[in-house]
Amino acid sequence: MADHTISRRRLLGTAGATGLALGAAGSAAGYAVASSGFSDGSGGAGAALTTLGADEVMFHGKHQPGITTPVQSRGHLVAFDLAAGSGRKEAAALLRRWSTAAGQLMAGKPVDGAGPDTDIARDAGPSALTVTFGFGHSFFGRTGLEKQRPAALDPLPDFSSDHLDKARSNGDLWVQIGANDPLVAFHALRALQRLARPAAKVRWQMNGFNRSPGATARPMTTRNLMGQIDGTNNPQPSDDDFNQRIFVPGRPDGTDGTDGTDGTDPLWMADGSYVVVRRIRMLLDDWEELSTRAQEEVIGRRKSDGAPLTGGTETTEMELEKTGRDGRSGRDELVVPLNAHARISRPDQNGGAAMLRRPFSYHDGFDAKGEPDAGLLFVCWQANPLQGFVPVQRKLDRGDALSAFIRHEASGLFAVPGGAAAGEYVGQRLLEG
Ligand SMILES: C=CC1=C(C)c2cc3[nH]c(cc4nc(cc5[nH]c(cc1n2)c(C)c5CCC(=O)O)C(CCC(=O)O)=C4C)c(C)c3C=C
Ligand SMILES: [Fe+2]
Repeated sequence: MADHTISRRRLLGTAGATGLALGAAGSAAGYAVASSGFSDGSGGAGAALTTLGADEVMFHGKHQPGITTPVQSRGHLVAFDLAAGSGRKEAAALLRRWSTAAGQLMAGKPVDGAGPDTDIARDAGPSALTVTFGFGHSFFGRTGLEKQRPAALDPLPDFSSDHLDKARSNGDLWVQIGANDPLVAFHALRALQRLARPAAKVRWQMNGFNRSPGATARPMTTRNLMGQIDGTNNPQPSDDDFNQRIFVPGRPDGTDGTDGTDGTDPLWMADGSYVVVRRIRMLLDDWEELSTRAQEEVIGRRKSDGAPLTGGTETTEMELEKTGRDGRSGRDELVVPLNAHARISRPDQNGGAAMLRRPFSYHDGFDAKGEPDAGLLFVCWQANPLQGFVPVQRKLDRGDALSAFIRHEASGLFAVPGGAAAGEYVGQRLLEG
């Protein structure tokens, strides 16, 4: 599939490019002026719209966009709470408005329904914009839909290292926006926030980023703010068990009303996924005091190329039992320490637990002590958080060498339903079921 190839070439670092199409003229033309350079007509240095700006991801499909889509360079994560007096009817109308707008925005078109378009994204193509919607635990009580609340949305357990800010955690509704252009991303954010009125208002918002496509000489897995290559051992859509690990099973073909799930999920979650969002601050002043070798031992991988400390390249399998002479103790020690992050987070160390990590870095300035308020907006996807994030985080909480250098400051768990078919809105099967 041609679309697939183009997107993969541009953006490694996360799973495949389901639903990404090369937009070129077509749908993007409605809004973007196909400019080949500067406004004086001189051509300038590049013709962005023919490359990055033209990437279009489909809104309608089996799964919502923004899960297996390659991670974009700009991200906004936003939680909304329903306003007093808003219930199921208002929530259904909101999800309908949001879905219509998301389809228009992702096609690079102006949005109807929230007054005149703001023009923030004018001249730009879709830029691989994705909009993803989810429901939090509290949504179901507010809308009288408690019976439809999935057991998998039960609150996450407390972890001993948590320093969570409740005001920046959870929420009735969650929206993830990603794009390869910051103006396109902000345009979508503003449109969706305006369309939320008067039914819902913003509870919290976090802004993130990743490396810009084309910044490196060859496509590479992205780096985080600790300087590590991050995302190497993500499940891949080509893995036999990828769908089973990441998505709730779909309805069996040709039947209506039969539960195609394994019995733990309501039907409206067919083809959906659960997302765990953690704002994880990096204690960069402490981290940057470590030698490169010490930093590598914390993770178990080389900083330069992401290869395991046991050798090879980024994709070489880690040799968990390999020992070598330790320079300090003079004894034979495991090359990848027992508490190395990349050792203890592996599925084979956690009863098979796996998740698709799709994070953004963040930086919100410097605090009063002059330390960066920066880190990772850790976003991970799984068919069931009890077989993904929870067991792995329990293990990390008990003895991850990385723990001394990070702090979990906010947390959210949301049920993200399957994608909307053409003419449908996201969550329709829940809200009108
Ligand atoms: C509970 C899940 C996880 C949290 C929280 C987490 C935080 C976190 N991780 C890094 C950096 C790296 N993580 C890497 C691998 C890795 N991490 C998790 C899970 C959590 N990480 C998993 C499941 C894995 C893959 C393990 C495997 O199967 O090999 C790596 C190595 C490269 C890679 O595979 O991506 C790095 C680097 C940071 C900085 C961080 C919190 C800020
Ligand atoms: Fe990790």
